[in-house]
Amino acid sequence: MRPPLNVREFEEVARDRLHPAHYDYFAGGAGDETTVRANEAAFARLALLPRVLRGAGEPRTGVTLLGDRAAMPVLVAPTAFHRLADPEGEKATARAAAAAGTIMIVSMASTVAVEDVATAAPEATLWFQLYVQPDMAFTERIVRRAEAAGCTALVVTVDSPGRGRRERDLRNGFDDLPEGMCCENLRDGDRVRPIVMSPDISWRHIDLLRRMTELPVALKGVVRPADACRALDHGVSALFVSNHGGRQLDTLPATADLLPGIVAAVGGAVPVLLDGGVRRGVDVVKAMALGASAVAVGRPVLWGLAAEGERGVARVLGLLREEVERALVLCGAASAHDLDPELVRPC
Ligand SMILES: Cc1cc2nc3c(=O)[nH]c(=O)nc-3n(C[C@H](O)[C@H](O)[C@H](O)COP(=O)(O)O)c2cc1C
Ligand SMILES: CC(C)CC(=O)C(=O)O
Repeated sequence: MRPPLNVREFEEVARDRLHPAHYDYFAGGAGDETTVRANEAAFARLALLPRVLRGAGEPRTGVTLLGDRAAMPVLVAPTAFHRLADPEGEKATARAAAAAGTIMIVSMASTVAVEDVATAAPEATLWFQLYVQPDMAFTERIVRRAEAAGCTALVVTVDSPGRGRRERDLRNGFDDLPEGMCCENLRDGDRVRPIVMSPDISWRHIDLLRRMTELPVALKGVVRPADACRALDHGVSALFVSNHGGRQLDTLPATADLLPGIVAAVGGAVPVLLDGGVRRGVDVVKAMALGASAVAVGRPVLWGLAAEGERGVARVLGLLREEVERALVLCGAASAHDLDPELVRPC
């Protein structure tokens, strides 16, 4: 069989290899999946207007985020349950991220403990994604584990005061991990706690977290400019414009459409990242032209992992990097920083 040439082809291979209920869990979203589709469609609606004769030379794709260097402006978004895609699970993903020189955000709902992810990929730069648990003593134990494992930032997901209704999962009866797998970061003594998505979590908890740890705290899931400004008042170090890949509240706008408003509100005070619908290098360039400091990819990494394990993730990240480089060259840009909103226009 011909090797997949792009993220979409990786998805086809992954779909063939995965249990249908697991494919649906990865691919699906909330409600009518309006937002899932909108994320990709928004990038397709933006056209690129390259500059000519710039003599820009070979492009540089590296970025520095919260003090960590990444060789490309594409991070691994936090996604749950990697062992559904490959027996090595998050260990394979972390090794591939390290090989690609990028940052992996380990999900709190990973099926390999964060300590074991770090041990398996000592070269990897890991950030840890957290759902603040209402039991703050338990939250603190998780934070301490992430710190001790060497994670260098906390990414707090704030779009989940409850669970999105995912009808594919309901139809498939997919409501738990198979025997022998669990959310290893939720172990607490001799039990594994369920993840609580609580409507009681508020800005007060962000203040508590900031006092709890020296790690920089990023918020993932901010979609309103006013909330972005509020986040700055609470000492947050970075923001992710994210609608959770359309998996929480359906009918949120596409992240590419939300990005300019958040970038304007933040005014360069902290890095703004975007996730949702990034499938091509040109999508990365469009997001960065609109002011993102970097992007993160969720499903593309899962497609690589399901298709070919660690090698598949490395291939997906490598393809995206090559596509970003090519897009920068063709836009006449010397680096990902050499982009501005005039490069894109609605089509
Ligand atoms: C299967 C799956 C599991 C996810 N698990 C988490 C998670 O544990 N924590 C989190 O903050 N976001 C989670 N997300 C959301 C991603 O971090 C990210 O926002 C989203 O996937 C970006 O969209 P994309 O898949 O189009 O790249 C998950 C997404 C998928 C597809
Ligand atoms: C286990 C879930 C909490 C992971 C998640 O955030 C998701 O499936 O979108």
